Amino acid sequence: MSTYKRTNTDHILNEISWKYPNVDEILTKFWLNQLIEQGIIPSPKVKTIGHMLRGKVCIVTGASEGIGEAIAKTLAIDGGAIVVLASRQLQKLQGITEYLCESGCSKSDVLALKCDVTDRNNVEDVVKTVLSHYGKIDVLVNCAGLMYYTLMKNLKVEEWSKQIDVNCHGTTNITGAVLPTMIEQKRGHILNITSDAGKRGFAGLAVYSGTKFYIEGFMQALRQEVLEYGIKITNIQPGDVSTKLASRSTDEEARSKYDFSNAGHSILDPDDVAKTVLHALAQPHHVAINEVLIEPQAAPI
Ligand SMILES: NC(=O)C1=CN([C@@H]2O[C@H](COP(=O)(O)OP(=O)(O)OC[C@H]3O[C@@H](n4cnc5c(N)ncnc54)[C@H](OP(=O)(O)O)[C@@H]3O)[C@@H](O)[C@H]2O)C=CC1
Ligand SMILES: CC(=O)[C@H](N)C(=O)O
Repeated sequence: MSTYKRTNTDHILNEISWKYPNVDEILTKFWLNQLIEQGIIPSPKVKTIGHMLRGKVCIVTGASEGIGEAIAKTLAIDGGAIVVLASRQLQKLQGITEYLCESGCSKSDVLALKCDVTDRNNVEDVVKTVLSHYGKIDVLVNCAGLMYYTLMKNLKVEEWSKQIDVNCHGTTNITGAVLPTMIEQKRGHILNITSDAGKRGFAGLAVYSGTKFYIEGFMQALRQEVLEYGIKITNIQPGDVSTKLASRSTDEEARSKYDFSNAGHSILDPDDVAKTVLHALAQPHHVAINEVLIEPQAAPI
């Protein structure tokens, strides 16, 4: 369980604002503090962040491994959220479901759905299934992604396309699919695992960096479009994280020249990113963590 603790009234406010979206949070906070000061209601006890996402329906794409798997587990176990695991490898998702149930999550609070984000019909079916199960979507975590180290001169055209398909089209497809629901709800949170390569182009990762710049630009614009509906957009921008992502590259020249993740310094663990995600999602409604650049201490951009 998370060791992160809060000692103030934020968790109460958070629950009130999710139940009553039109409530004025500053006024509510004022009255809450008045009632506590006058001893009319007891001061809230130290409460773990574990209660912060209770009842919230969170779809996590790319949940079958790596960072997405860590996020799904953290949101379910530490956050107490209802988690929808979405990616192509259904068997792996079912294994994670079993793990979550063995860890104390209720069976009805975990749903594994086969989802290829590049397939718009599939993505729309996933959203329909989630709505038929739970009737709402509070959070979408866009984590599905591909990265291939390639030198442009080596013309790995298939790897260019796959990255653009999953990272750009995929993110756009599922974001578009959940938006009507979030707009109707007048509430929602879309959180993207972009990259520090969405802030600075990396040699050997020209196409990948381009796809992450796309997500950054797309989401910056979308944030402006949807703020009137109470929807938040967060971009988490990790540096090197210990997963199998880079190992899928076939361009050895590019990888040996530019992949510094094995250079000897400590890199991030998927759980480091997952904790940051939980922190961003657990904020009260008036607080928007719009972006977080999280990198290994030894390797800033
Ligand atoms: N590792 C790192 O250093 C960093 C990673 N990131 C980003 O984090 C995200 C996750 O990467 P990471 O966990 O490292 O990589 P992994 O290779 O471990 O996981 C990638 C995930 O993406 C899913 N995925 C791939 N294609 C699709 C698709 N078409 N539809 C649905 N899901 C898909 C895979 O699921 P399945 O095969 O089941 O479909 C898998 O769960 C990516 O967006 C990546 O760019 C950002 C910064 C640093
Ligand atoms: C290029 C990076 O820093 C990062 N490892 C990523 O996979 O996005």
